[in-house]
Amino acid sequence: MNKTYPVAANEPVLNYAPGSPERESLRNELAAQKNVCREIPAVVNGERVFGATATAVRAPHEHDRVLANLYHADQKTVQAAVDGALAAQREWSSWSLQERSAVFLKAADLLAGPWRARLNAATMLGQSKTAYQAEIDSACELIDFLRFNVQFAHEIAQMQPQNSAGVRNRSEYRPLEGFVYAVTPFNFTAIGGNLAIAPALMGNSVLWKPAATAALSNYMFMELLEAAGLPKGVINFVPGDAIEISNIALSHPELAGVHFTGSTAVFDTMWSEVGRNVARYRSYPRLVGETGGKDFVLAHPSADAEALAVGLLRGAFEYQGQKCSAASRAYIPASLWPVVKARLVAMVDTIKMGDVCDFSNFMGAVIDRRAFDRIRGYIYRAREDANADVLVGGKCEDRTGYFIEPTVIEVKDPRHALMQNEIFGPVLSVYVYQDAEWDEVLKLVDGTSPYALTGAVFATERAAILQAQQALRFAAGNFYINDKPTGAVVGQQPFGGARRSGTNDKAGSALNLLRWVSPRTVKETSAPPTDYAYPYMGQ
Ligand SMILES: NC(=O)c1ccc[n+]([C@@H]2O[C@H](COP(=O)([O-])OP(=O)(O)OC[C@H]3O[C@@H](n4cnc5c(N)ncnc54)[C@H](O)[C@@H]3O)[C@@H](O)[C@H]2O)c1
Ligand SMILES: N[C@@H](CCC=O)C(=O)O
Repeated sequence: MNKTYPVAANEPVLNYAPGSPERESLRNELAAQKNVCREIPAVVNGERVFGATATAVRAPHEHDRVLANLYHADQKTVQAAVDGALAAQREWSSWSLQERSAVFLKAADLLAGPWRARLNAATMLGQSKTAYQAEIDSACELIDFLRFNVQFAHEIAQMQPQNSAGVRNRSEYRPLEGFVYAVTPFNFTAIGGNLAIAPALMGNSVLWKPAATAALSNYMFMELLEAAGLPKGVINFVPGDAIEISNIALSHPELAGVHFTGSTAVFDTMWSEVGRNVARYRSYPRLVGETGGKDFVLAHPSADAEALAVGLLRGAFEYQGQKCSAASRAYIPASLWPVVKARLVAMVDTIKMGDVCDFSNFMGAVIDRRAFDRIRGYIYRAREDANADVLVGGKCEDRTGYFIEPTVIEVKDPRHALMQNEIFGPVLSVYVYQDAEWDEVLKLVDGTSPYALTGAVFATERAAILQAQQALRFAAGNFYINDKPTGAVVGQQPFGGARRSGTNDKAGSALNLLRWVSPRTVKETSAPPTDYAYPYMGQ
């Protein structure tokens, strides 16, 4: 059947192999961007506002290299951004979904074309992603968000109630009244962009507070949206002091929603703040937050050892383990462990880490000094711990960049802090269980960490897969069978988790978009009754 709206397809991932045109254009962009220090202002109502305070945005793998000066939005600027968003929403929300969609579809085309290398280079330099990790994030996932959101928004618009004789009903998918506050993490350019564009597509206006460490790519995406024709004030870009900006946004009577991705601790503070202010708001704000994870890989004795070792390596160490989905606790049966351990350690030993502009590297640096100190702390404590054995990696080096070797630690206590806390770095903790303890280990996986974001089971026996699926039903919002727990694709694996991992509103799906509408039901009667009496009242 021909649809009356664009049906999305996933953007193909380019491979950047030697000699490919994409490799050459990315290299040219990297060379150009590397040597320029950009000035990044707030964007309020389309105007550039350079605050009095600025912080340096540095390349994590080369921390002396300043890529940009990021100007903080002060209180007056944030207030102006809220006012601008509220004013812009009046016209923007009167545009049809088709017209609003046209802006985001054009943005997708620009990003798939001339802006692709630009945004990928900014993500590589600013967030220390390799070419491949940037491509799956700032190109493909962001393009997919732009295109799939449009398809899903149209599908929502088609969800209409039934009619009856003489009665016509319809659902009108109004935006929320007020502005949406989008607070975004450093680790995915696509997530930063999506948290702002998803509410905007549904007719809302947005205050976007980016993470300072992702400001280079995030600001470039803001410029891309402007180039695609996004009207002024619909999305307002306000970098700066998170607490100061949040104090203004979260206490504003017109706060209509919070679209957050980041740590559980920060979302907790925002939720509490909204609770404290609840009587102030015109409407109950929608709270959407995707937060931390302590993602598991569980192997059954029937697992394919080779696939398991590769899944562990890629799941734990791609993008330096700085994915909320990263494999960070593994449960391996004693019968498989010798071969898996040998294979894993041997492969990890070959991993090259360094400047992401050198395409032979598999890993870059962790995002900043704070992350480096936190992750190093875990590793150094493990070295001193009789209950933990560092099998490979463990070196931390911060002379030129924030480099932490991919590290595998075997723990004796399955409830060790290394099996419970989100470390958010290249550290994989492994607990080896006795094969006969499979039933107990299922309970252990389910009950060890407060998070429930992603998880994987490796097994070839179907009965074991089935048992794991049932026992771990609530342990992960994204569950993988014989695959690593990272790399969800928009439209294929809608992403999000519950428990302390968030509200599980599935980014890049209709479920998420539904949080940004306030439906109005309209009933129209052709022949309204002219007598109040009902037939049963007759004599
Ligand atoms: N579940 C998911 O889909 C998902 C996706 C990506 C990242 N994450 C999580 O994000 C975290 C890593 O990202 P991060 O380091 O950028 O997270 P973070 O919580 O430190 O920061 C996220 C955003 O919140 C802002 N912020 C910090 N303190 C704040 C405060 N007190 N009030 C309001 N805003 C504040 C930051 O400036 C940033 O913009 C990890 O916990 C990871 O698991 C989750
Ligand atoms: N959606 C990404 C993770 C996002 C969090 O960092 C994945 O599936 O790996």
